[in-house]
Amino acid sequence: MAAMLSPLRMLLCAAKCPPTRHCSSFVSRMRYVNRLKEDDASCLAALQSGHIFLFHRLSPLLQHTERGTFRPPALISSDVQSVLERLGSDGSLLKESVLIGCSEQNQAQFCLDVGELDQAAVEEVCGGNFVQLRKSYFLLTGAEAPLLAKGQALLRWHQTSRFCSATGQPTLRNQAGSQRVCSSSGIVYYPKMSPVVIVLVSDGKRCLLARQSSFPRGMYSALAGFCDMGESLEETLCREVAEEVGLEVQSIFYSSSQHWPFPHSSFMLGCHATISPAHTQLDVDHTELEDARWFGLEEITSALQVKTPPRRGDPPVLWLPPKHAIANHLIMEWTNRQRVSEVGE
Ligand SMILES: NC(=O)C1=CN([C@@H]2O[C@H](COP(=O)(O)OP(=O)(O)OC[C@H]3O[C@@H](n4cnc5c(N)ncnc54)[C@H](O)[C@@H]3O)[C@@H](O)[C@H]2O)C=CC1
Ligand SMILES: [Mg+2]
Repeated sequence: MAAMLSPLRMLLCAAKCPPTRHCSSFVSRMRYVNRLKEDDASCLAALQSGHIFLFHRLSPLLQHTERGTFRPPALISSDVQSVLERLGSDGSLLKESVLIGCSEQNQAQFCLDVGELDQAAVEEVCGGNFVQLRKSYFLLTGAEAPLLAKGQALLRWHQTSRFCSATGQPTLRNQAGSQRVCSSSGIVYYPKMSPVVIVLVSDGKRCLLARQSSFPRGMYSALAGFCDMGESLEETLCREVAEEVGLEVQSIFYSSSQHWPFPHSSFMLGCHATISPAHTQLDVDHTELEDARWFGLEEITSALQVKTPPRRGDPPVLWLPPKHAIANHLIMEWTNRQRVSEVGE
């Protein structure tokens, strides 16, 4: 999963880069993006030749491909400009684009919300549809989903950060959209994410999954909770497990992390934790969770085979979080480890 590299995999990726006297393309791309964040004129110049992903009221534009899949079209600046002009907007909207990255082909990437234009008209001109991010996220494969999630998160942040919370005066963005500054006090604001710890608890043989009443039918996931101010990852993890299911954690292993756009931007820190097999009795906090249960390897293995969510009237079946979700990644890691240890027994 490209968006979630474990430290070991990160190390392996780094090891693959050939040692050269010049910057690797990764290094030069990262430095390029950083320069665009700091230099408005360079960013504006990059926008003229960059790729733009369109959103309408935070829903990304998707196109059907010939293979029956979906993709977000990366439009070039001049095309977006002519779409805007054709639909009666003056060209200034283009400058509202927010920098989201740089492609492997060294193309600066931006996103732009055209929510002030008629949705159907833009869809017709561009030959696509604006699809809610929650749906888009699961229609897309590969790196496009996290890229759109990042774009939506930044666009949302700009739309909700127009005024300084200290002075009430308007804030002004830099060209890249990586910060906003209060026009009166000079206070600088940066985009925000809420840190969340997500943990797959195991007693050595089984893993612990829970569901909230708002989850889709049959779906169980790993325990998760927002970090309180001042807490470490470990403190949040132990507190959340204690609060939600009444267990005390013995050990913690960090796995990987993920930006999660729903309902707003969370920074998911994924871990595994073990508890003593002698203390597995659950005391579920039913104000937070509808249910929490231990699941063995066999149950998880068959749940991983379920390809469509259970419908109303279907027999109850365990449904696991989708591939893009870090919860799925943690469950896969646990499953692989259990398989290896069962073979070794
Ligand atoms: N990507 C993935 O695989 C998964 C992601 N998640 C995400 O993790 C997040 C946290 O999980 P929960 O069990 O709901 O958290 P939680 O157990 O901390 O409970 C949520 C409650 O925490 C409080 N809270 C404290 N700080 C908050 C903040 N910064 N933003 C919002 N609420 C805050 C609110 O009262 C809220 O109702 C969810 O937003 C969910 O979307 C959850 C499971 C899987
Ligand atoms: Mg929770």
